Amino acid sequence: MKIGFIGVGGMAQAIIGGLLKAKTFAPSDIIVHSHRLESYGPYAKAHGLQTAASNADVAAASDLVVLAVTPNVASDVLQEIEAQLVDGQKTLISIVAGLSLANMANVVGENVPILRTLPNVNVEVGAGMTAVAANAHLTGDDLAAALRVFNTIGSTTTLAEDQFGVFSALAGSSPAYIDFFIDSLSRAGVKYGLSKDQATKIAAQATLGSAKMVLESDKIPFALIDQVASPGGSTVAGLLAMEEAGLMTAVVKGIDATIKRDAGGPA
Ligand SMILES: NC(=O)C1=CN([C@@H]2O[C@H](COP(=O)(O)OP(=O)(O)OC[C@H]3O[C@@H](n4cnc5c(N)ncnc54)[C@H](OP(=O)(O)O)[C@@H]3O)[C@@H](O)[C@H]2O)C=CC1
Ligand SMILES: O=C(O)[C@@H]1CCC=N1
Repeated sequence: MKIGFIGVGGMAQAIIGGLLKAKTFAPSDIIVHSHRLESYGPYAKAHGLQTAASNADVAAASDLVVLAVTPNVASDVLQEIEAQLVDGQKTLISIVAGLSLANMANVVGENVPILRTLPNVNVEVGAGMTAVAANAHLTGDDLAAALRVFNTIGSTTTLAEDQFGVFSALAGSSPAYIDFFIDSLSRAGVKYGLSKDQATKIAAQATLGSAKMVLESDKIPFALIDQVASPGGSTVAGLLAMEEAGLMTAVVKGIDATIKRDAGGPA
């Protein structure tokens, strides 16, 4: 089975990195092409991937065709590969935020099996969170093959398309927000004399462990907060100071802005 990537930017490289680490595909079964040879050529060489001379050549050589370009060029790129997809023998996988199954089918044809996905950057370390929605033509072994791509590099969840906007904010964009939180925690450590490197490792491990506790214990986050905040102790003092500065409101406002922009609102 061959997988081809059209667009080899940050997100495609995160997926490819995860797939190589998980050994889901051999490097020689991964084909790439993007806008500029100077951008995808050295990357392909460094990882032993195949290159194709055009977007259409990627589609011709692949069983799974991953659309990983920016949203503004997605429609033009789909037109370039329509002839390779129209007979319905290959599966189109899109990672493009905001691009619906119907819009893709309008360009490549109604019979093409399509998986709309929204992965997050954590696929690179096998800890991704990916939303998936398949069209009616993607079934059986073909659906399993497309889902396997994302199941081997993290968790997947099937989602109605009208929920992709909120998912994109909560899982697609949130690694940036969580990294912002980790950096803030680390900077506070630096304020009190820790080195940035040590403070970042401490903050990141505390974040990782807290996420594991939420996922693996049967407690909701508020119960875990209570478990940490000893009566009359330091944690409750910190929590109240953070809330006075509006932590929860700041997070929800950030998600509001993310969803608004994803839906086509102004930057
Ligand atoms: N970053 C993230 O965390 C996430 C991103 N996404 C989605 O992934 C997609 C890619 O995002 P991201 O990787 O961040 O963006 P990047 O800007 O890093 O990558 C965009 C890629 O598209 C390529 N490209 C542009 N025009 C063309 C074209 N005409 N033909 C072929 N390739 C082209 C670029 O090529 P070149 O470099 O050669 O110019 C580049 O490789 C977006 O649609 C985004 O919505 C989804 C979930 C998470
Ligand atoms: O910033 C973006 O537009 C994309 C969508 C989700 C994560 N990155």
